[in-house]
Amino acid sequence: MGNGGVEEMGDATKKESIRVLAMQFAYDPQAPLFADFNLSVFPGSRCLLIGANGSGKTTLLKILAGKHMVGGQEVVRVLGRSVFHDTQLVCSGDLAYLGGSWSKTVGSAGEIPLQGDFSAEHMIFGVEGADPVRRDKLIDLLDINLQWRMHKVSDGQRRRVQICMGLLHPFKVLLLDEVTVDLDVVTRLDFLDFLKEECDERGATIVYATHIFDGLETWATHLVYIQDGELKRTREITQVDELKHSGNLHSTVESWLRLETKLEKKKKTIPPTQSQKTSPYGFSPFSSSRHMAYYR
Ligand SMILES: Nc1ncnc2c1ncn2[C@@H]1O[C@H](COP(=O)(O)OP(=O)(O)OP(=O)(O)O)[C@@H](O)[C@H]1O
Repeated sequence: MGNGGVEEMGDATKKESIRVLAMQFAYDPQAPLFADFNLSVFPGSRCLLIGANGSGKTTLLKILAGKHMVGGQEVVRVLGRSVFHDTQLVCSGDLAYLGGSWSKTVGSAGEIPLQGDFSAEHMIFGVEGADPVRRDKLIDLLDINLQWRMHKVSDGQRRRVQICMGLLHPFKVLLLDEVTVDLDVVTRLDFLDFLKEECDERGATIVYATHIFDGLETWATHLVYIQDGELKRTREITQVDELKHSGNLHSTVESWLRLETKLEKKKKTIPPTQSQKTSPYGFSPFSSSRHMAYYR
């Protein structure tokens, strides 16, 4: 923590895997989602990204994955590189993003649909440059039947193939957006163990946005809690007081969200000042196109 207002996650003696500095981003220039967002994440960290619906988790992960452009690219760096411009980061497999959609960007091949009449084998073995040992390990771990036809499998089975394809290359940074929601309990826990190993043994970095906290107390190294695009809490998980007392991440997050709702309700009952009427964020709305959203 600290360092000129930049929130730091992990071993600060190492070079950051992710650095976000004074980031601004707006879907709507009149209501910026991120106004001055700072975050540093170091190798080996497993950060849980937590927040209410609409708080900005997916948007942040997409920005970190280079899918949204933000003003001044020097402020969002992954592995020291500008994510939006440096497409090699994703193509090389160093930066992996697994999100909610049923498609996965695989190198320069673009978006490959996971619902066509293809076999799981065709999909998985179609990813070039994969290490066969790692591939076999993932197929085994995710209990994938290579004969599955992608247009006939269940959501959970399709998700397993998506995860397998996304992890075939030994990523350095992995961004996960609620991808375990369709997995059965055993597959989810085995998958989380695999990811833990990747961080402990290779120094990989993971940022994982989720609303499901089962088993994550001992998995995560850090918590990053955001509210309406604002970073509210960043802590090593062992330093979270509420968690020390309850030992339960679910109830800890529940208490934060309930407090947030309460404060929001309270705020709505107080009449806004003149400056707040001009801008809900207390500063001029962004007018420059530099702050507008660009999508991939
Ligand atoms: N493409 C878009 N265009 C305009 N506004 C958007 C777009 N995507 C998201 N938003 C808005 O940005 C805010 C943050 O959305 P985001 O999806 O990042 O939240 P989230 O924390 O991931 O939510 P959830 O927990 O529901 O997945 C929300 O208010 C949402 O309405």
